[in-house]
This record gives sequence, C-alpha cells and structure tokens, in this order.
Amino acid sequence: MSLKQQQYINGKWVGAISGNTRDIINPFNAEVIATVPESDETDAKVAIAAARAVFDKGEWSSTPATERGTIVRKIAELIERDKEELARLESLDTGKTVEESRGDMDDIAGVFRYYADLADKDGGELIDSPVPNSISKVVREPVGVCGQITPWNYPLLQASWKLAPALATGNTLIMKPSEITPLTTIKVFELMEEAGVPAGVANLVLGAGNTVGAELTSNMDVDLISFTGGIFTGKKIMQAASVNVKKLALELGGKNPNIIFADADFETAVDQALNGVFFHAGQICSAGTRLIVEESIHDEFVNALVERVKKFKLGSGFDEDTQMGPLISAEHLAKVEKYVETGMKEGATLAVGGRRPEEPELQSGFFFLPTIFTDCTTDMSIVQNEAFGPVMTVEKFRTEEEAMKLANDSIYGLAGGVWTNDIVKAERCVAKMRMGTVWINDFNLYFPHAPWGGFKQSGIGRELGRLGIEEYTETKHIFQNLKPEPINWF
Ligand SMILES: NC(=O)c1ccc[n+]([C@@H]2O[C@H](COP(=O)([O-])OP(=O)(O)OC[C@H]3O[C@@H](n4cnc5c(N)ncnc54)[C@H](O)[C@@H]3O)[C@@H](O)[C@H]2O)c1
Ligand SMILES: C[N+](C)(C)CC=O
Repeated sequence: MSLKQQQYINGKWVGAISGNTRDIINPFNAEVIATVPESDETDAKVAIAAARAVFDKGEWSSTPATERGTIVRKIAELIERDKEELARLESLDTGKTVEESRGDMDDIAGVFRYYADLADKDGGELIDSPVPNSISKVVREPVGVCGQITPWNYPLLQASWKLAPALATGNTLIMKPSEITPLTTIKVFELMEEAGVPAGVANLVLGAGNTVGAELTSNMDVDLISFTGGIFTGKKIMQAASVNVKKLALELGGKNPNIIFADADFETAVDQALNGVFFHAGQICSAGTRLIVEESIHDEFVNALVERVKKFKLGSGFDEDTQMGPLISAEHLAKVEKYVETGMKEGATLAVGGRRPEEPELQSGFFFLPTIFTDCTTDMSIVQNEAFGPVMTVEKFRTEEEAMKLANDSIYGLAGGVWTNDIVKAERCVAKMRMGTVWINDFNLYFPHAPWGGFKQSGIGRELGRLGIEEYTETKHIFQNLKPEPINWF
C-alpha cells in the first residue's frame, strides 16, 4: 500500500504524540490491512491550535475565492486521477463492492467540483436600505475553525461533503474520520496537499470519538462542529458543543419508510425496495428499512422480495459477482444479531435470513444474511430503531391516511419513498411526509446540487447544495451612513 499511514497536522505527516497505533481490519476476512496512529486529546489540541493560528492569520480566508475554487477543483481532478486506487482502498476498508466504491469516487469528485464552482459565486447582497443616505449590504464570511467528524459507512463520501464547502469558503479545519475506516481520508489529505492546500488549513487527526472527537467538540477554539453519525453520539456532541455555543451541523440516523401502493409498477417497486434496504448491507442512513405495503398486494410483494433475497450473492467486494459485502466489524455484527433476536421476541415473523451465512468462505468475515420480518407493527422496537444492517421490516396499510400515519410514526425524519402511478396521490403523500428527502418512484438517490439532511431527530442543518456551503459561513450585515451627523439625544 503506497498510502502514508500517518496523520496530517500543520502541513506535516506525523504519528500520535503518545506513539500509540491502531490496526485497521478488513471486514471481509478480519485481517489487518494497515496500522495508523491512535491519537488522543493532546494531538487534537495541537491540530486545533494550528488551525486556529492559520485562520487568525487570515491569509487563507482572504485568498480570492476564485483561487480557493481552483484548489478545490484540483482536488477533484486528483481524485479522478487516482479513482481506482481510492475505490479499492475504500472497499478494502469497508467491505463494500469495488463497483460501489467507484460510484462513490465519482460522487466525491462531483462534490469537490460543485463547491469549486460555487466558491466565487457569492457576491453578497445589497439591501434596499430604509434609511436615507446609507448603504446596507450583506456579506458572507468563513465561520473559522471547523471540527469535522465522520462515520464508517461512507468514509470518504461523508468527508467530501464537509471538506469541499469548508475549503471553498475559506475556513480552516480539523477532520476526524471514524477510527475504523480512515484509509481513504488519509489518501485524500495526501491529494489535498498535492493540490496546494496551505499548511495548517486542513488537518487530519486519527483517533477515537471519546478522545479526539470529544476534544474537538468541547475545545473553545473550535467554532463549528459538523458531525455525521449516530443519534446517541449526536446528542452528546450537542451538549459538548454548548461550551462556547459552537455552530452545529448534525447528520444523524434514519428509520426510513418506503411506501408501496398497489398501483405502483410491481417489478420496479420490488427491485428498488430490495436495493433501498440491502445495498451496502443496509449500512446506509437513508436505507428504506421500514417497508409499508398496501394490503391488497402485500403477500405477493413479500413473496417476490423473499424469492429475490434468497438468490443474493454475498462475498468479497473484490469479486465481480458479489452483490452484498460484510458488515463493518465483529462488534456491529453482534449488534445486528441482537436486533434480530429482539424482532423474534417481539413477535415479528421471520420471512427470510435472520442469521449468519453458512458458506465456509464467509466465516472469517462479518457477514449477515439479508433478513425480512413481516407482521410488524409500529410499537415494535425493530420498527422504531435503526438496525444499520441488512434487515427490512414490513408493515401493511389499507388507506392512504393509514400509510401516512405509519410513515410519520418515528422520531427520525431523514428520508422516505412513495411508489404509485397516481401522481396526485404521490404529491398528497409527499406534502404529509415529515422527512428531509422524499423520493417519488425512486429511492436513495442524492447528488451535490440538492440539499441533504433530516427533519426531527435526524439532525440539524443541511449538507450538499447551496445550503451545504452556507453552513460554513457567517452572515454579516454592513451598514454605512453616508451623511453622519449628531443625533442630539443626550
Ligand atoms: N444523516 C446522514 O447523512 C448519515 C450518513 C452516514 C451515517 N449516518 C449515521 O451514522 C451512524 C453510523 O455511523 P457510526 O457508527 O460511525 O456512528 P457513531 O456516532 O458511532 O460515530 C460517528 C463518528 O463520531 C465519533 N464519535 C463517537 N463518540 C464521539 C464523541 N463522544 N464525541 C465526538 N465524536 C464521537 C466516532 O469516532 C466517529 O468518527 C448511523 O446512525 C447512520 O444513520 C448518517
Ligand atoms: C448520505 N448517504 C446516503 C450517502 C449515506 C448515508 O449513510
């Protein structure tokens, strides 16, 4: 592996101050694929101090936005140049198929390009001042020092949603990737250095959430935290970030409804319902794990799902015929097993899966069979809680009103889908669905131009789109009096 197995602080590739390291594990066979620094609060403090000093010096934030855009565009070009290497590294680290990782790399380059193009498009706003002889204008400035914390399921994709807008707008940053999947983020920091991001602007610190992450979220010199991860961690971060009232962007979990009306195109809906849940072994925040099917087609629909699921090919992400890889870790596999046990205890019917596969070649990896539970009801914890694994629950409905009630019966509000050939019905449903993204006759689609984020406890703020860049700016109103004179009040 040509990758530097180090972290990047103030323009230098370094190990942890303590000298500690962590082995990175291949989820397909549990083998060690890399050994990286395992930093703690001390290293995080050094990186924060560097980012603070560089921001306060002001050279990066006052670099013309066009120039910053050129650097961000260069990063996109380098990602495209090294796409195959990055894709293989992502698959090695996460277990996802290489084909999937190639798609991620295209998306990631697209995100850097999108924000490169937006970098110099904000010329501020002139307000029609109600005060005679005055000028009123609004400008956007960088927030300052940004702490960015990412999860393991889409390591580089989630990093790109944070890195690109932060750099384009002139912030400095410290990124902490998930401690179990840091490899492609390290690689992209190499590419950012090559693209000309100045020393101290973008810093990478590797380590655990309760050390490096906790320092980022509670340090007084960090102005903004952008976090993608679980709801439990998100709540902790909200509390920690209150120390200096940091700006906060939270992209949390989801328990996303996928509603199938009887008039939907049957074959397409079956196919996409499967994709919506089992892609990347269900380890997707927006996975359509709560399938809600109209009663008249329920049995036929479930049978069709089960027949297809039985034929899924599990295996190495590097084999061309693999459709589903392993879960990320032994710990996560144990959580998914527990979740399925709970489903059985709660009285759901196991239609397929529910256990580890038996093939000898899958025994060293963290594999779990695609699983479908039927006879589910909203009071079950498996319908309310995120499995973050290959588990679908199926509920039935009779009326549109009932479908909407089931869809919204969740603390989450990340995404949802509705399948019907009646566009008026679809629009009525969309208007009622309390989620940040709703798909009509599609599922799990995202692109850089449209915002991403959740209603309710799925988060705060938005990534992607114009809103995704606004998160990294502060808005300043500037008022100039063109004819100052005494007020004579006192
Ligand atoms: N909304 C989205 O766009 C989106 C995208 C991807 C993943 N997710 C969610 O992420 C979750 C899965 O990811 P995960 O298991 O890595 O989540 P996680 O919350 O366990 O960890 C996410 C990151 O937070 C760090 N962390 C943990 N404790 C911390 C603390 N006390 N302070 C600061 N940082 C801390 C971790 O080290 C990791 O880098 C799922 O719930 C999924 O839905 C959401
Ligand atoms: C945001 N997304 C869909 C790319 C990954 C969620 O886990």
